[in-house]
Amino acid sequence: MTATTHLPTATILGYPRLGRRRELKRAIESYWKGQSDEAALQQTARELRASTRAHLVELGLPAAGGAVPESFSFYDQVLDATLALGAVPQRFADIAGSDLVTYFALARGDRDHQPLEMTKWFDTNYHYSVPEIDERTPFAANPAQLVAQLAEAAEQGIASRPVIVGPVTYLLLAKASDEAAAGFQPIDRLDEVVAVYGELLSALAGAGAQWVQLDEPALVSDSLPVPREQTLELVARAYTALGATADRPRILLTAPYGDASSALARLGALPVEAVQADLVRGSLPEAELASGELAAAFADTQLLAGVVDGRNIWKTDLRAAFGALERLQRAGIATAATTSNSLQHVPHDVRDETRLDAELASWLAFADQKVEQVVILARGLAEGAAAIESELAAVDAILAARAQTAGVRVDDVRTRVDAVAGADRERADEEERRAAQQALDIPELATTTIGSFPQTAEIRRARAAFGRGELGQEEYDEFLRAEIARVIRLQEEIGLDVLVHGEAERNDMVQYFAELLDGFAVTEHGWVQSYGTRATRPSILWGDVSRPAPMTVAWSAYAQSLTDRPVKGMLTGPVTILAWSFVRDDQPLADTASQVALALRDEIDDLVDAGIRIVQVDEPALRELLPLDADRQAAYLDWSVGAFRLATSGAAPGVQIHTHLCYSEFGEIIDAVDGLDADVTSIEAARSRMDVVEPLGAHGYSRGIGPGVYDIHSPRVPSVEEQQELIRIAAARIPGEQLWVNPDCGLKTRGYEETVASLTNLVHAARAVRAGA
Ligand code: MET
Ligand SMILES: [Zn+2]
Repeated sequence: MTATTHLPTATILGYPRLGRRRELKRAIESYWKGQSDEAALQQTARELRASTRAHLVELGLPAAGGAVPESFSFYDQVLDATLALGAVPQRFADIAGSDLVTYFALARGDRDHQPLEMTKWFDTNYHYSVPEIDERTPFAANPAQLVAQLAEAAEQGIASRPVIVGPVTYLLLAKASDEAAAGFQPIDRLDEVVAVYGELLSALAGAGAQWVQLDEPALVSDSLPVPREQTLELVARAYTALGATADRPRILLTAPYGDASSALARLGALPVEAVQADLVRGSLPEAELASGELAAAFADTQLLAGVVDGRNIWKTDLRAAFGALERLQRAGIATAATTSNSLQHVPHDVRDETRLDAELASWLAFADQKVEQVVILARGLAEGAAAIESELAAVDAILAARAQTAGVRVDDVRTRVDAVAGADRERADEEERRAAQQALDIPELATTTIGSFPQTAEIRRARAAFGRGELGQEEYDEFLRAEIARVIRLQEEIGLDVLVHGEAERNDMVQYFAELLDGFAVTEHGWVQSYGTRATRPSILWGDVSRPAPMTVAWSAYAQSLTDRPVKGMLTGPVTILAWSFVRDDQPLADTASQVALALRDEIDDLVDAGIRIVQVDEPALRELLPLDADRQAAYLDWSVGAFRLATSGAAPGVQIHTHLCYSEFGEIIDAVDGLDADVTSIEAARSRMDVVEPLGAHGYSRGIGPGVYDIHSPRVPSVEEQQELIRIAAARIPGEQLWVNPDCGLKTRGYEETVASLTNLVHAARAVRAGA
């Protein structure tokens, strides 16, 4: 191995995987349904990989030298690593069939097996399959898929670079299996796992790989089972061992998704040939750069600068990005231009968007445009700044024009945000609110749902027909009113106490609002993988946000007109709207959040004027945006909680404000949950058997709380006894007058049959506990 052979100066860490038109999604789902066989699916996958590689080369990545990453996945990159390590949990040992059959069984479960758990990948909206490890988990290198892809690439004349989640990150993201002894931690098995990585590397070298990429985002996170300094020690240990592998490709060690600056000099000194640093979320270690310490550490190692943002869809300020590259070059460090992280979190190509405003489109860079930006920077590295001056100037001009465009800064919106005072984020005190809300006449252990009812095929058909113009506005509205009336009647029959209108009018809980607020745009093809074959189409928040007209009032008021029981008005909170959109990068998130909050505040006013007495503001993404970096967490919690309070604090004491949290562990941010100051908080809990109740009880939480007693993630109908048991667990820690009874989350993905049965049981369970059972 010669340390002087560098990676080409342009590369990316990964590329979207479902295909430009989600071809892979369709092929996999048809295979799942038994409409095609494995051979057909493998063929589609091969074609997609081949066209992706060819496309990346067309966009300017060199075909030689390992610049093109092999970032394909049938479902998830962590699951890929599980298969490559042969780390299939014992409970799946009885599965017969090909690797792919096992792979999908782990991902999705089958009749006899619960799938691996899924959880969010760092601070993104992507979910990975959590490895289950114990003392007996077998490890054995299974390089077949990696080697096959390398060979496919070689046949195309492309020397590609296999990508694998690194050993430390893999184990730190794993959980101990149910069979593990108390106290066992997956990371205890690091040395054995590293040995298997060594075998994978040897196999790749044997198959002709020049480079391999090992991703270690664990390096930037303070939210893992071990403190960050210890993660760095583990990485040092693992890569010292891997570096000594006799026959191996050159190693690119990446630290995406955050700030690895304090670890960088240490990483440079490891026996790897290249290290990538995320310079969008992170920075260069200034002192070490100035002192020459960084250059010394990187004397034999290339430092890839992740200057093009892989988390967002804005064109990168190329001049600033090139500045960072030049500084490294001047310091005598071999560098290359790359992305902050894999481009799997952005859509394919702005050129596919035919309906976007042309000016807005000119500001954007999806994956393909990001590759082009990387290629420009690489040319600057090779040929000098003058060679790319016209490209830098073009981006300067676009950014300058963007800043001046009408709608980017709206005076009225800014004046209003500037005038926000502390008092605007304060409701009346709890006592006063509790007294005023007596009028709502809500029983102890009140039953309710989270908002959405099943989105039936009929609803989706009507929405699509309306979208195509085949169904007129009048008819569509009539359809939705009938749907609302049906859902209200159903809830009364089931005996729920606090009702919802069912959200049939919403395509998505964020996009619905994005389409009605000024400052947002929506895309046609901007799909981003959320997990497996599932993708979402985040909206683009590009300008100052305001609300031209009420957004939900007509539906909620209609629902309330049909019943004497309270109907909850239903809004998506400011943090979640930001988290699930692509948000402008030209001002702090906190400022954008205030704008969204004020729009929601007006909506709440209008709902209350229309006779709504309870408003729920959902914040399922509150935990998701929590920075990986502990130093940044307090500031985040401050502005995110502040935005929620700004949205809700205009409500009079008699208006009951609810919020809803799900998808994450909230136990560790109970102070922030408390800080939201909602009168009632529903929170996902059934799947974890009420884990959150313990920290809530310990915290001395004083307002209403509804830990979910019905897991809506599966079609299984929980019995009365089962839900009763969960209510009792909660009641042991939380006083009955504070306790609400509700499912874990909305019911939109469920069918009606199971929904009615489950909610009927839920109501019976609540009544039984009320009656002292
Ligand atoms: C992901 S949280 C979902 C909340 C929304 N109100 C619903 O019921 O679907
Ligand atoms: Zn939810």
